[in-house]
Amino acid sequence: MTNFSELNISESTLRSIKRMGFEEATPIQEGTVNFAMAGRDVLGQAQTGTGKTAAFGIPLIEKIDPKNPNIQALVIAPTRELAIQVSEELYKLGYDKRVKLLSVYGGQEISRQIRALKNKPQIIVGTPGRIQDHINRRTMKLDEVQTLVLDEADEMLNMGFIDDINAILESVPSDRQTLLFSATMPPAIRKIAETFMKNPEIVKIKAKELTMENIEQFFVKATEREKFDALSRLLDSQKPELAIIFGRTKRRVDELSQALGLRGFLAEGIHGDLSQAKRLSVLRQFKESKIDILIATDVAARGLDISGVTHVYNFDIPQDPESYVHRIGRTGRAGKQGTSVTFVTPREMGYLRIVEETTKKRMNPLRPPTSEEALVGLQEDAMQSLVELVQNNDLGNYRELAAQLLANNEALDLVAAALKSITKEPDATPVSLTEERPLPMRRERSNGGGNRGRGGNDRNRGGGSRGGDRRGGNGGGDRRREGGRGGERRDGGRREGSGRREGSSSRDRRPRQRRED
Ligand SMILES: Nc1ncnc2c1ncn2[C@@H]1O[C@H](COP(=O)(O)OP(=O)(O)OP(=O)(O)O)[C@@H](O)[C@H]1O
Ligand SMILES: [Mg+2]
Repeated sequence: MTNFSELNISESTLRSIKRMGFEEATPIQEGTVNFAMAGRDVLGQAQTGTGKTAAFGIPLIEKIDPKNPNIQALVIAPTRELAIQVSEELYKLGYDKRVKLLSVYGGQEISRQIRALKNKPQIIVGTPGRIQDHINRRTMKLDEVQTLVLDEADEMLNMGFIDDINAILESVPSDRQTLLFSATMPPAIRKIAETFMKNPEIVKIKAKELTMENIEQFFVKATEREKFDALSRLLDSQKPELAIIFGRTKRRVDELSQALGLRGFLAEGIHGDLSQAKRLSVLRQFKESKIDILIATDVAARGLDISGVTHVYNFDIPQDPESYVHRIGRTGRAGKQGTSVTFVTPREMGYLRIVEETTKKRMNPLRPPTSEEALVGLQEDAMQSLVELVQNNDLGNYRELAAQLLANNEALDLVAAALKSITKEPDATPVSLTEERPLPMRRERSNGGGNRGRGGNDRNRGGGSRGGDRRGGNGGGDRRREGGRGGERRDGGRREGSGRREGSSSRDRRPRQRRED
């Protein structure tokens, strides 16, 4: 690791970086900042959560001429949430230099953005549809843009933004610099590089595996019908601090969040059909730990950096390996530990193998606890918390109350009753989910993915982290919402014509038409 001061960065940006608490540059930052500051086009690949935003953000800020009041840099991101997140990071990086920044995205009143544009921002971060809208209205002049960044470029293509991006590119000078960073390099990215970039410097941070080593990866083989109970028992036993659950379609996300609510979990979903206000409020609640499970589609969670996400569950295995990498990369960020669990139906095992071949990492089989085992685990938690309370020796007048109880009852019965009352018994409220069709049968590739003794006697039991991440307080730290959530509906109706990753059903995989304007 290199110190930022060795990277030719100005004093003001160094002060901003220091204020953000960054001590050393991550490898992708070290490898790209100087190229980008020298004006080269850069195509950077590094694992999820390794600081690619600052890798393009630092040179972007450095290149801004504080005396020039025009838009000098444009960052395009696939979703509103990501646009906001990136603009927040750029704001912090440009804080000492007092760089003026504006984010523009759909779902926000355009007149407000037009007024803000009159304040002469120097950097714009936005979603393709809304940027295009401003160009058409002539409210955004891009002819002095020197740097263009495409964040999560392949996702923008998957979402059908190619026309918007082409149109935006026609509005920025052709001699601009283009920066493109990603955790994966599918052919689509190479194509973008060929189309939009000039002789890019390609910086690839070498890693044995495509996914981060600090993410422990498991898979659970279960039929479509078994998946939900398995998930619910795993959540009980693994007790994630913050978890993201990925579903294949918007309907799936809606149904999962309702079903988890019925079982008493604090869970909410985000996807592209919800109103902007709802999406932002769900995300805020998740960041503030007011809800501890976020259910999302691929699109909704691309690039999101939420600290404290300990677990990622792929309730539906993603169709392509790149999605898998981006999904599980929501945990294990900035050096932290993470766990991922991917549910796979027997017919979809071929996809699992293809994911493993791409990531160069095997997932360990995991058997979710049975309901009896889950109960035993929860009882053990209850015992542990009683013992901890005794050890903390802070029982105050409860001792007197205990003496009163002991005068009339058997000690053994009293302790048993105390345990029973604080044990959070597994909730088996019946729920019904619309069955997703499994992905079309895919034959395993013969090399590498073949007979590797999967599912043998190396099974892990019951979710591993029991006892490890025990929450404080009594009752084993029950963070479920009391009484479940009942029939609360989320706003926003479902629309037709959604894109591949956020299709209304698993059959809808047209790679177009999802607009985020
Ligand atoms: N040099 C650094 N030192 C410490 N933390 C850093 C450093 N650079 C970035 N971070 C932090 O690491 C986290 C992940 O960074 P970022 O979101 O840029 O990752 P990414 O590589 O873009 O991931 P993804 O592929 O998922 O988009 C952020 O919270 C960021 O503030
Ligand atoms: Mg990123």
